[in-house]
Amino acid sequence: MGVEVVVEGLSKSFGKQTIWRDVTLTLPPGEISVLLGPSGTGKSVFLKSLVGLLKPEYGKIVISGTDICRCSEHKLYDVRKLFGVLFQDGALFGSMNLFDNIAFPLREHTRKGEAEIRRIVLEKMEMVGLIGAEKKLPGEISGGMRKRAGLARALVLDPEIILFDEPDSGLDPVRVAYLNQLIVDLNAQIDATFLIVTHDIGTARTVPDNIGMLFRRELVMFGPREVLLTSTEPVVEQFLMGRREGPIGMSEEKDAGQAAAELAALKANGGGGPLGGPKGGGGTGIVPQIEPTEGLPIRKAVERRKDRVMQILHTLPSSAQDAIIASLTREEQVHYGVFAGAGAHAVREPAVSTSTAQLPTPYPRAAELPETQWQPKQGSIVDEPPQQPTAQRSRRSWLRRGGSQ
Ligand SMILES: Nc1ncnc2c1ncn2[C@@H]1O[C@H](COP(=O)(O)OP(=O)(O)OP(=O)(O)O)[C@@H](O)[C@H]1O
Repeated sequence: MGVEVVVEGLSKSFGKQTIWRDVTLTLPPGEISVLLGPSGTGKSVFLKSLVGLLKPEYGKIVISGTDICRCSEHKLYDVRKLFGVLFQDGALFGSMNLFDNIAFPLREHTRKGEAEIRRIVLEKMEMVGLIGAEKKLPGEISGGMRKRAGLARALVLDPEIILFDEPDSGLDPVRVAYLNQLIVDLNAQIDATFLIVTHDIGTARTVPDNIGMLFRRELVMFGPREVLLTSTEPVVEQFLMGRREGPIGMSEEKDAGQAAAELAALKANGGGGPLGGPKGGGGTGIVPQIEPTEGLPIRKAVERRKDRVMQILHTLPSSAQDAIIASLTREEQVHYGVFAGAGAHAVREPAVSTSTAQLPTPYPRAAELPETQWQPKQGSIVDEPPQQPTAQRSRRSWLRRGGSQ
């Protein structure tokens, strides 16, 4: 199973430019999470911070018990071995064929012999559907194949965490659909922790277990997919609908007055469809998650996530609660003691007391569960100044951490 990544109070600046501050979230082990956000909000900076390529000034990133923001270079080197990274363009060496590109980390970082390297490289090339292309140079293949080669290379050291920086960029919608299926299939096979940065709303709606969003130098949300997909926060709705009207402007954020006026006009017109049209399967609301291809193992993370999310259900907005409960089978609803349509109020004691043998394992630290229901910010993001008081930020920190401590 992949490892948990705990990010606490993380802040990063370049000189006087704050990229983001006080980012707190937990990537649950083995689950797929997506990070959204308008261009320039620091998603790539966040990925680079997770692998220790950039050093945030404040906060922690704890992976397998090590805070990589404070550890020695030697320890950081060890932690980095847990990661596989798929860079935007695949980051392949142009003069090496695909086999040698994919073998590169094994030759650099292990003492394996060539026979073993060949076995591993061919296994990973098969996983990403590239068998037969070993001798091709990166310049001789399509963008989609280059991404898959980059993915095979990210897999050769058997990573426990895989970071994907815009895996869908530059691909046509059909290739994006194949790549998304491949990501889900890989997760089912290796059960590693995945974090995907993407602008593709179709990907965000159908692939992840959790979704987060960066905007105005902070993490607006992070939590189970149902929270963001049912959110009525203007910035989230605008992003998911691919609309011009809303707080996000051409250069990240608009004047608050202008954004509020646009949204009011949109509402007056009956809510309004997206003037520009949603890109990449845009829209709000829950759509089914992609499942692994038939014949592959089930995603173990999905089962673990069910237990995890049911433990924090009462802290989530009611629209997300309803969507989560509706996604359960009748048997699961009985098991968890919830009923469709009744929201958190339907969570009843028997979920805990009927049979301790049925308790999720490991049983969450009940004493640490939040007592209050999740609260979105008062008012909308449109009305808020870029800097938020700490108290308001910490109210949502439970959700951003994905409900864990
Ligand atoms: N090494 C660096 N030195 C100085 N500024 C940097 C550095 N790396 C990134 N930045 C700045 O950080 C900001 C965020 O960049 P980043 O690439 O992380 O955004 P992003 O959200 O990934 O954007 P996009 O969606 O367009 O890829 C940008 O203003 C960028 O210029």
